[in-house]
Amino acid sequence: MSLKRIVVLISGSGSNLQAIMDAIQSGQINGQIELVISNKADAYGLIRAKNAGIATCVIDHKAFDSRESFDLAVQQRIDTIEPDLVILAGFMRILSAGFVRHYSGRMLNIHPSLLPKYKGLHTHQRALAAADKEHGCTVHFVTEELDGGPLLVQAVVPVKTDDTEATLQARVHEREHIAYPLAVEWICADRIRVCEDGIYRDNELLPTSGFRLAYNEKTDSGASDATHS
Ligand SMILES: Nc1nc2c(c(=O)[nH]1)N[C@@H](CN(C=O)c1ccc(C(=O)N[C@@H](CCC(=O)O)C(=O)O)cc1)CN2
Ligand SMILES: NCC(=O)N[C@@H]1O[C@H](COP(=O)([O-])[O-])[C@@H](O)[C@H]1O
Repeated sequence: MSLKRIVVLISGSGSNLQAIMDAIQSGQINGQIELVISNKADAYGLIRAKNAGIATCVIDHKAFDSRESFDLAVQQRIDTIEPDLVILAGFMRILSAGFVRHYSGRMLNIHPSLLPKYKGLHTHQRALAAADKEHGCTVHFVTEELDGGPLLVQAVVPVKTDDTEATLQARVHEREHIAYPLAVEWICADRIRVCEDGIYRDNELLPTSGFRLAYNEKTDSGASDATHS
């Protein structure tokens, strides 16, 4: 099976980018990151990519007079790569309808909550404020509706009584670094199909909440809870 061509969009630290890079390096993911694009020039994820010899590009959204013109510039750069998969990894811009349609069915995002709870921003703060007993992250296909696309993988973490936003975020982050590579592994192995009635992994219809990883559960690919800070 030929390597899938991957483009990753970031805005910040890039720990999820690093987790996917590491999973490619270990042979878990049958893919190759061809380009990393950031809308922030100071994103540490750019350093991670450069250290790994991956091409990078900064497209500053503030340099454009509309969301659509920024999105078109990003799309035109992505399409020079002809990717099989576009991965949002901490990319902090809402994407316009045209951009999302252009990559329909081949664009993923990781969101720091158990969707459909807490779409948008400040998810850990909201979970703590609600005194939730559990929280987590979700890997989903990107659609025009913000954080509303089909759910592929969810990882659950407990919320502890003495949790702060930082401790909860760190616990979720660790599970993101398991969940995202797992989702990308399955897509790059052509095991995932998005159909009218839901998402199939092989011939198994996944729950509408996606494949659920319990806390500290090892993945079926045997990946450990490696950290990718
Ligand atoms: N059309 C879509 N665009 C994006 C999706 C999506 O599902 N559909 N996922 C987001 C990722 N995301 C949460 O997971 C998210 C990112 C950014 C924002 C947001 O409010 N951004 C503001 C700017 C915030 C900032 O610059 O700090 C904005 O774009 O005006 C909400 C949710 C990626 N895009
Ligand atoms: N709404 C989007 C959002 O908040 N995404 C979150 O940004 C962080 C990026 O971390 P990273 O840059 O270290 O991968 C991740 O925790 C991801 O869930």
